[in-house]
Amino acid sequence: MTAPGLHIQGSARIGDTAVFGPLDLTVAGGAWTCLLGPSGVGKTTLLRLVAGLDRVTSFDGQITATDQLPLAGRLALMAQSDLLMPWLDVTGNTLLGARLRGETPDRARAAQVLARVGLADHMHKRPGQLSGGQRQRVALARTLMEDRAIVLLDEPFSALDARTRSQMQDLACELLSGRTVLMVTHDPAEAARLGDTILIMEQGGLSPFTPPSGPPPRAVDDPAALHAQAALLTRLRDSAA
Ligand SMILES: Nc1ncnc2c1ncn2[C@@H]1O[C@H](COP(=O)(O)OP(=O)(O)OP(=O)(O)O)[C@@H](O)[C@H]1O
Repeated sequence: MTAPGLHIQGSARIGDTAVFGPLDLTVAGGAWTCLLGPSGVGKTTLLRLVAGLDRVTSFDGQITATDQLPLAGRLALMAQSDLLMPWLDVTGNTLLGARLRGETPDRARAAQVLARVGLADHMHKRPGQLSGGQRQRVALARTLMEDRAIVLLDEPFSALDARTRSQMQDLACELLSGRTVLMVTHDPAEAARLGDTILIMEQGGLSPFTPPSGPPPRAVDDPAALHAQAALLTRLRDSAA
């Protein structure tokens, strides 16, 4: 199965205020697209619009899959906040999607995924008993459990320590292989490791940044990725000047 890509074309407003102007974005199927840009430029809004979850923003345009089939049921969104249910334990939160859809929860797979994100010893804890980084890994596990062709990730590794972050990047690459991933990140190193495509979103629109050669995930000490990381940070600093 090759996951479909996305085509997003249009502009967004909240009331009379533009969130982002006309943009035209094609997200390649079966690959990672990393989206960076300054705070408030509309990255989260874009992901929420693609997921069909934004009830505040008016979107004038079209969001379609490249195979022309409906997006509904083929998307998973990992939001910027973990959105964990405080009354459910880690396993319950990981299985929330299946539960809401009335499906039989796959507890064995949840246990496997939770082990892969390093939470095997925390499966019966409630969110209030977890650190911020542990909570974020529960949200990651819940997203991975959804097993969708198109995965939207909004700063999915932002709360993790450097070591865990690199491990989770590797894991997400492995488990989402062949999926279409659109990830918002503020971390140039992350984009340089993971992006097949790297885009910078600014008030003026989207601009491409050439990713390092070689397939993701690139090694943390990959010279091309380190060079791209530095060039990307420089580009972001220059654009904010
Ligand atoms: N519910 C809302 N009501 C009014 N304005 C909103 C609402 N949600 C977001 N905005 C505004 O929309 C704009 C885009 O917000 P968004 O969260 O998409 O930005 P972002 O690029 O993801 O920022 P960050 O990198 O800080 O997460 C911001 O100016 C924000 O203030």
